[in-house]
Amino acid sequence: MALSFSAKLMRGVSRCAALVTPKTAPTSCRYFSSAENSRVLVNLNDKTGVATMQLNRPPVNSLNLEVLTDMTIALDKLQTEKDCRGMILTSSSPGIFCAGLDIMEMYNPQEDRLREFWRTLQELWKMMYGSRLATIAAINGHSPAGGCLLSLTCDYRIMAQGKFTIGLNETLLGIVAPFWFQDTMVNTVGHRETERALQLGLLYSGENALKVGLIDELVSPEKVMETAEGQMQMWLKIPDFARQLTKEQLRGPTVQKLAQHQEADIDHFVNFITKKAIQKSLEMYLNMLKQKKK
Ligand SMILES: CCCCCCCCC/C=C/C(=O)SCCNC(=O)CCNC(=O)[C@H](O)C(C)(C)COP(=O)(O)OP(=O)(O)OC[C@H]1O[C@@H](n2cnc3c(N)ncnc32)[C@H](O)[C@@H]1OP(=O)(O)O
Repeated sequence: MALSFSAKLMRGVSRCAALVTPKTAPTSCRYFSSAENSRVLVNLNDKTGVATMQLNRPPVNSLNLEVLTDMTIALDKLQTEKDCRGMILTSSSPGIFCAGLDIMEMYNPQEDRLREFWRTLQELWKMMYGSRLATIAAINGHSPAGGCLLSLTCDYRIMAQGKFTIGLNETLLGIVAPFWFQDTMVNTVGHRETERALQLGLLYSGENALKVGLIDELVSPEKVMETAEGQMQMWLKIPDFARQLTKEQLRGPTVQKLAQHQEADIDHFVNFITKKAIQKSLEMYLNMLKQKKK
């Protein structure tokens, strides 16, 4: 029998909770998921109350169903830890924060898996955008499409200087960023900039992202984590309830909007992605990615 999303979450949480602390861990640091082959690496520093979640799916941290599920389970677990107050989201592969959704999930898909994939992304987005934790994205590399979306769900974004780009570039693939991707962008950079960025599929350099407010700071790659940790201390100086209620007031209506239209959004996504013309566009984009190497 297929398990409901929440049943799967519960099953995963108990599995996560049983993970052990490796011998090398500082005593104040609990590792929820530390095996080298884990798709997300999560640890919680009990002294500071700050968790770090690292995407760990080489080569480009693209988000498939399993990564999205693992992230959702890990975040749920962190949020139920009463001493956890903040989370830094980053990547274990400097140079690539996240290449966005795994295009292979959308190319020649099986409908059941495609539905589950989209529902899991919706759930993760709702949890991240409405998280009670203070969240900071330490964007240590490229961050297109779904990677940009993930960072936009955080409260603050710090990006590494260099040749890296960030943006909602869906139109370049011949697909369309759904309304809740758009809402997240509008809430961050405003309506006019979102109109321009999303229609053109703009991938911003760090400098341009900083100019339009898509990121909050641009620092040298080796300073990204330490800047994130410093910034987190400022967010944690604010009483949690006041910060959380303020966030809820500002972001709640956007989260509710998706919650109210979630099933229709899944149907719309499946209908759209399985169209012949869209499949063709995805095929061309995948070929273009492969050609780039030659
Ligand atoms: C109306 C509303 C309805 C709903 C409408 C539907 C809405 C859908 C919303 C979609 C959101 C998305 O996130 S769509 C995903 C958008 N993502 C992107 O455009 C990023 C594409 N990737 C890149 O640009 C680059 O890979 C980049 C991340 C910069 C890293 O460059 P590098 O040179 O380091 O690495 P590459 O050689 O390019 O990539 C290494 C390998 O990973 C693969 N790869 C790279 N990105 C990948 C990805 N996202 N998914 C799968 N595979 C990927 C490459 O093909 C290579 O495979 P091999 O050749 O086999 O080794």
